[in-house]
Amino acid sequence: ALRQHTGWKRAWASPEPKARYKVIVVGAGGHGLATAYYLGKNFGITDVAVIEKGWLGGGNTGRNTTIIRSNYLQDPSAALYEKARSLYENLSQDLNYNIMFSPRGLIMLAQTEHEIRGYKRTVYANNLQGVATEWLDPQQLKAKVPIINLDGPRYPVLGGLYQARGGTARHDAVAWGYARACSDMGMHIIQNCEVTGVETEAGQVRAVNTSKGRIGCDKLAIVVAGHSSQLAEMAGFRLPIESVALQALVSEPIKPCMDVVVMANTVHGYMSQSDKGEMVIGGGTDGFNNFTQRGSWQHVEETVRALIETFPMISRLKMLRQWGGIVDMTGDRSPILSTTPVGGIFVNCGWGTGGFKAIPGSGWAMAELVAKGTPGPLAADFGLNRFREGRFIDESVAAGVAH
Ligand SMILES: Cc1cc2nc3c(=O)[nH]c(=O)nc-3n(C[C@H](O)[C@H](O)[C@H](O)COP(=O)(O)OP(=O)(O)OC[C@H]3O[C@@H](n4cnc5c(N)ncnc54)[C@H](O)[C@@H]3O)c2cc1C
Ligand SMILES: CSCC(=O)[O-]
Repeated sequence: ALRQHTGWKRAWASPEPKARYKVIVVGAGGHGLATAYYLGKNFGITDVAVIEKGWLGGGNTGRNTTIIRSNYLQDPSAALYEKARSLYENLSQDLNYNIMFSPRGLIMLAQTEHEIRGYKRTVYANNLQGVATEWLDPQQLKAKVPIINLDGPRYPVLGGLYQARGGTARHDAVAWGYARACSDMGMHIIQNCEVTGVETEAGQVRAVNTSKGRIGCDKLAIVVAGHSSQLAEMAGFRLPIESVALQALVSEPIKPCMDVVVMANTVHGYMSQSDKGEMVIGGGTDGFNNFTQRGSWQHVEETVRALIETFPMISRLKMLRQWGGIVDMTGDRSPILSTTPVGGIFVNCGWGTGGFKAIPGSGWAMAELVAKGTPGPLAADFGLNRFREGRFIDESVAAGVAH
């Protein structure tokens, strides 16, 4: 009655699966949903199912600290992350869904002489790549972050790498916006449907087996982040990925005190303030492989201890909650957008601790790879074969805190 009276409709349909689709995307996180969206928008491919074992956005996409930036070092990275950041600028209009993109500015603190050299190098590289970043001296930095303590006894603030158009977005809304747009194109988003096996024949994908039965497909995109190794194993190949927990926490909400994002990579902590007033704090990954999605007490201590010298005000805050997500780490801290040893199977993973910022660019590039069967310029350098050929795209510095 409400729907008839108000014209109100569900944000996205929740159909039972058909017998087969042209393309199946496994994983309804941001990357999977964006891949489906740009398959429809850029290539007119809408006979697509996005299969999700839990609820859409319930993985890392709904668990991250929402930092968006493109201040990476290598040319292929800068191209991909800046494509993503530029798509974020108008994504609310594109999806007709307010994803609350907030280009509030992002600073990576230099707290050692090495970081001064490293970040200035990044600024020079970014300026050659068309990515707008700049170096701030301590006084310029203090003007943007009044609560910061520049004179910490162990790690004084010596300056910072600043990206004015870096910032944050509402992570749930990114997933919801893409999901609604996919559903409006007639795609099927099938939640609570776990992929339990992959059928191949003569080296070509044929179907996936799921908790809702067998579903046939011509092409299969594996986009499951921390679970990528398991899906690959179902299809008969391996990935150079390690899955570890990355944790974060938020404080009790307080009055506005910080309107930029600050990352302190030497001490392994980063912080921003959410629109609700919480201080959103993240740190390094667990030092061992695991698939937990919970927070652990020692990380709260390690991360807050790391930040407290630079932000003394957090010593008086209470923690509201903490959580974790399972991130998929590659050896060079760069993603994998690639064909695989099985015909018709493609993989998009390895975003590790920094894939939220890449979602629109990743979906754009992955849709081109799946539609054409070969990578376009954005994905060309991120194939699986780079590990065999030793063509690493080392972003261990740009990846941020201990990751
Ligand atoms: C605590 C934390 C903080 C972070 N902070 C940032 C940040 O500030 N900025 C940034 O850029 N990045 C950040 N990241 C990283 C970012 O969240 C991820 O890289 C990104 O969200 C990955 O998106 P995805 O769509 O690939 O994966 P996910 O969102 O995890 O989606 C994968 C989906 O696949 C589903 N799936 C898995 N196995 C199966 C199966 N067998 N069958 C069906 N479905 C399956 C899962 O349920 C999941 O929903 C952070 C991550 C964490 C955990
Ligand atoms: C989790 S670190 C956030 C980032 O990569 O900007």
